[in-house]
Amino acid sequence: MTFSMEDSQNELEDGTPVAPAPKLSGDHIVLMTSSGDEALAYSYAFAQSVKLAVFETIVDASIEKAKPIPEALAQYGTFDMDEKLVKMQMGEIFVTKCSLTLQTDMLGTPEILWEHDRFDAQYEACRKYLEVGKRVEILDQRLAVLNDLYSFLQTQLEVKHSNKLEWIVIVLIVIEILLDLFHMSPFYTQRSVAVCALLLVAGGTTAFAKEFKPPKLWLRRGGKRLWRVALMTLLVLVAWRAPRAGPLLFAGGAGVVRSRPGQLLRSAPASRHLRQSRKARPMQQIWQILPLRERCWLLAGVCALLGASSLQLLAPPLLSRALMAAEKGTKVAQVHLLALVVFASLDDVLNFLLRSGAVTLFGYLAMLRCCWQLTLVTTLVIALLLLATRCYAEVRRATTAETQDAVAELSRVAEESLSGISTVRALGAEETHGRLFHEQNLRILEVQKRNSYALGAFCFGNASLSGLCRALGLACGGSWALSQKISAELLTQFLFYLDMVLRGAMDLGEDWPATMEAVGAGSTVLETLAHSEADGESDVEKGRFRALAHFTGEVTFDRVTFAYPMRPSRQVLQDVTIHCRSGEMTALVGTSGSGKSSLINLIQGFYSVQKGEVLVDGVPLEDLDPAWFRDQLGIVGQEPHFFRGTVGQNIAWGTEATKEEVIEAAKISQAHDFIQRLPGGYETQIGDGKLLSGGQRQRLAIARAILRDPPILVLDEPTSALDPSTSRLVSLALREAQWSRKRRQRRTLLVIAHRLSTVKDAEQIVVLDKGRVVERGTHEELMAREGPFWRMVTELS
Ligand SMILES: Nc1ncnc2c1ncn2[C@@H]1O[C@H](COP(=O)(O)OP(=O)(O)OP(=O)(O)O)[C@@H](O)[C@H]1O
Repeated sequence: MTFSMEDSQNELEDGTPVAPAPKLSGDHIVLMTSSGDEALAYSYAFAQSVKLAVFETIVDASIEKAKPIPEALAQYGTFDMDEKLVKMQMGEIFVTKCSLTLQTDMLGTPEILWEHDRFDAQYEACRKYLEVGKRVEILDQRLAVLNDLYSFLQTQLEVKHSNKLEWIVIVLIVIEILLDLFHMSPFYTQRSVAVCALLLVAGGTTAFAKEFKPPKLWLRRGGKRLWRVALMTLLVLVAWRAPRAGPLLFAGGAGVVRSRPGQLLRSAPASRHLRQSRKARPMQQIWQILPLRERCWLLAGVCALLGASSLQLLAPPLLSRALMAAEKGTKVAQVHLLALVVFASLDDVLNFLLRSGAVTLFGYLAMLRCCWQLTLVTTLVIALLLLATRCYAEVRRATTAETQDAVAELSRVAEESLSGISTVRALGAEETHGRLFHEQNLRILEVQKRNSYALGAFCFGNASLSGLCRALGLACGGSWALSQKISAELLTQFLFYLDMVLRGAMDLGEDWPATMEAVGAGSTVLETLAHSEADGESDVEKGRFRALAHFTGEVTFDRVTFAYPMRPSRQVLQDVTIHCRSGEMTALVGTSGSGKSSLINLIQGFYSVQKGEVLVDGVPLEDLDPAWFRDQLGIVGQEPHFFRGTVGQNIAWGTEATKEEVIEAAKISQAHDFIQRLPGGYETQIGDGKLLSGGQRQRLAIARAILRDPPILVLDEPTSALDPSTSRLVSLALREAQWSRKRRQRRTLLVIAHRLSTVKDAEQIVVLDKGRVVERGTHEELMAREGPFWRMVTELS
């Protein structure tokens, strides 16, 4: 391939010869130029290509390494990879992603070419020859593939881990039951128990062999794990049907010790029960011999497991609801943060409620059934224990809230100091900021100290009360046993249950604060979600919100009085009435702080008015479907925000617009010419837009807004002075933007105007002062009146 720069000159105008045109031929690149800038343009293009090659090699290597995974998946539907290897792969992909994300900025147009665009053609031609654009695209796609793989691996790892845990729990439970069964067999001579146990093991093993496959993405196919839940339920049933508990057997043992071994089968309640159950069917026999203690723990464990399963099934929809709410523009950060708190603690909550709660409750019931008199004696101390737990939970909750506040304040102070470090230095305020930071740290320390004292007191109280309770049970029960009021078996059994209840109560104490935190956060998340639903579709469906079929774009502020929620006592708008007619331009002018932006905030529905109404086509704003109304409204702010991407992408952001439509919008907004002069035209990367001037940014934002073709366009002009020609261009852009080509009618324009050139075109100028409308009319009318507007204009000129 050969090409030469056609626009390169071989001699200057005065006839001085210059170096021949640079040539890129096959693998040989001939660059002969006497111009330093031109050489620089080529160097940049080559440097980019080299950089790109480095990234390509890294990504190639990563893809090569990760290749066996999709291949194994395609062939076997699964892959076998140990956890360490998966983690290493994840780490590698992450490092690649980091280095690419951090360095790809270098692939943007070099800054020098923004200033000297004479060698754009050479730069672009060289880039084209080196296929930089195409390669970046391919690199992007490969990265996306790697990214997908990365997420996939992560999910796999999590699922594998949770699967492993579940299996461990299941196996432990089965072992525990089997051990109990075999432990029982000497007392229970019939072979059927052993046979049943063997049958159970055989059945379980068959099910295991049949169903167990290497980890699947069960979150996506939750049904597949149903059999495991069924197995757990079966185990619960087995445990649940056990009529008498381990303590009975334990007590039976005590009975044997007390009497003679030969009497065991006759005297111990357990053996009596077993004798009865000889006549029962094998399955019933198994149920009957399982001890109650195991039944309680099993039930609690399985409940927790089921809870965890439901949590995992629940989490994705909850998360997607949170994200949907975020998309709808609700309190994103709050929902997100709180959702994280809930997800982090929900597992604990379910465990807590199902495990500790169940153990305490069932244990207490068993105590009552065993000996209600002894239960009454110990209940008072148990109640004290629960009360202490409750008090500690309250203290923990208060200190947690206080710690969160203090940490938030600490972060705010740190963030403010760091982001404004130059101002801090310029003002010599390092010491003040240091002191503020130190004070916040001390506040956290204080709260933590209080927390530690409370914990110490709680642990002491807890241990003492537990000891007291046991001592009371033993003393009372022991004396009753000695006086033959109750049997030794019964006492042993009772003490066993008491221990269970005390342990359950202590667990409650440990888990309660986290539960309260999660419940609090969860209710806020659900409230916010409910509120966001009330804002959106559900209410549209219910018919509360309306979407207008024939929308003209008329906006009316009808006797609006408004104060910000943060400062309810200060009315920033007082009895303001403005009628923005459909297809007309209304300019809001006034001194700083007169309430112009507040009116724009109201039309966007950010706040509710205290008095009066904001009407759109005669319908109160709050009756309109917010999502629908947002589509009817285009906003161009003072400092428009741009996303990382090209000029074209930024104009078309959020739409499916074609290139032609993008160019047309840019032409209307007077942006086309300057875009074409940019190094890469519409393909120029603009980062966050900082490389563009204020006027250029404003025109791009207007292009972006008119591409969405909203019937109402709101523009907050930049206050910073634009030079006269740019100012003229922005005004022109605005005038052009008023006409909707698609709908063949004019839009309603609402402009906060700072320049005379904008105001002149307006059909209506509204002058605000201290939150009140002091004047309104056309430019000529207001100038003729020589009132506040006239004074403003003469002051400006
Ligand atoms: N979020 C807020 N909370 C409380 N008060 C606010 C808030 N935003 C603005 N204000 C107050 O409301 C008043 C009107 O402010 P607004 O921003 O509407 O004025 P403006 O006319 O747009 O000013 P400018 O031309 O300087 O942007 C001001 O006194 C301001 O301090």
